[in-house]
Amino acid sequence: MTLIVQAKQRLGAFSLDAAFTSEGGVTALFGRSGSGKTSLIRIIAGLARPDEGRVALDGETLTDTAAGIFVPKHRRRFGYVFQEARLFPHLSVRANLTYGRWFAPRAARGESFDHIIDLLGIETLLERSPTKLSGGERQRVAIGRALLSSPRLLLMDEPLAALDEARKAEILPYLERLRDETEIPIVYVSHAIAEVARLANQVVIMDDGKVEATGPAVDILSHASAASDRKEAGALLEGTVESFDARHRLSIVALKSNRLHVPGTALASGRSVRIRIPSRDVMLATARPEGLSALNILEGRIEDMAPDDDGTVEIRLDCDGDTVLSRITALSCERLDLRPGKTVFAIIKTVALEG
Ligand SMILES: Nc1ncnc2c1ncn2[C@@H]1O[C@H](COP(=O)(O)OP(=O)(O)OP(=O)(O)O)[C@@H](O)[C@H]1O
Repeated sequence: MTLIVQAKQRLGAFSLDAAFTSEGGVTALFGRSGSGKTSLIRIIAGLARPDEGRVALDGETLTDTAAGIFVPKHRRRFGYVFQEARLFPHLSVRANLTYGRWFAPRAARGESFDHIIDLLGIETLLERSPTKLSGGERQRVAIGRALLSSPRLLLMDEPLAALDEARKAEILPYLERLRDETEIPIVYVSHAIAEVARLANQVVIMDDGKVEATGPAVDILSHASAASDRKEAGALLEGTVESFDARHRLSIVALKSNRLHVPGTALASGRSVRIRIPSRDVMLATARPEGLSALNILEGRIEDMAPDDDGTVEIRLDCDGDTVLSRITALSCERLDLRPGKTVFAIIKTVALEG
């Protein structure tokens, strides 16, 4: 699967000029409010025509302003999931789901009804009215409806933004299953870094209508500038669960060269996980500390130091192939005489498992 997107569009005072290519999986369009994510997804969907640009999926041109091509939205066979589930209140969940099927060409009906119901865990909701569902349940039904139209591409615009944290946590595993168990490529708009860190294979960072950076999620999200909110900045690492220490409720996760102790639920050995280490939760020491409660202390070399105007410095460490970010004060930097190339020890206070 290859999706090519190039678009220029003027919208009042705002100007969009963005391009990216996706090779499948989940591609997240990530950026602060007003950066142009929705405008770009609308162009991909065929809901808007760019002033100049091209959209092509697997060699089929859907929009090409130079060649005068514009395939209308309903002929693109894309599924669309919005922030608010737009279900028909007078129809049952089942009828809402099968409604999506009407748009699927018979030959293209790939995923079976039963498989999708199972994938999204909505079997027990089928005879209910959408008005009697929670926000998370409604959104799962909306995703099911989009999937049943056998989309070639699923476009999701902030599908979790209207939900509270508990509902988000409830729905995220279903989105992961969607990513892992179907072949449908997904373009996913979000401004929540935790969501993107958990789901995305590829990230396109948008800022003021432009693509600021694009690449594999693990590379892109480990740059401080990826976080629109500094509090959220941190490194994203991929690892494999080695074992679970039941007595202390800790998973041992192997990274490229290091091992981390991750508190929380039991995870199956061999499972791939993503781990996020917020940079504000990483302290640095110039000698290996002893007598500390922190379980995770990694040795690394300072690769880069980026001072900010608020008196803090974002420091990037290479811990034998595993990248860790730390944000400390400029004063601490001076006192420890930190500079690129120096060996330090990163004391990691929290390690969050992203699933
Ligand atoms: N039809 C329009 N006319 C004029 N300005 C527009 C129009 N549509 C969008 N804009 C402006 O374009 C900018 C980008 O909007 P867009 O909705 O694409 O951003 P976004 O990144 O999706 O933001 P959010 O996360 O808040 O949804 C905003 O400044 C918006 O006000």
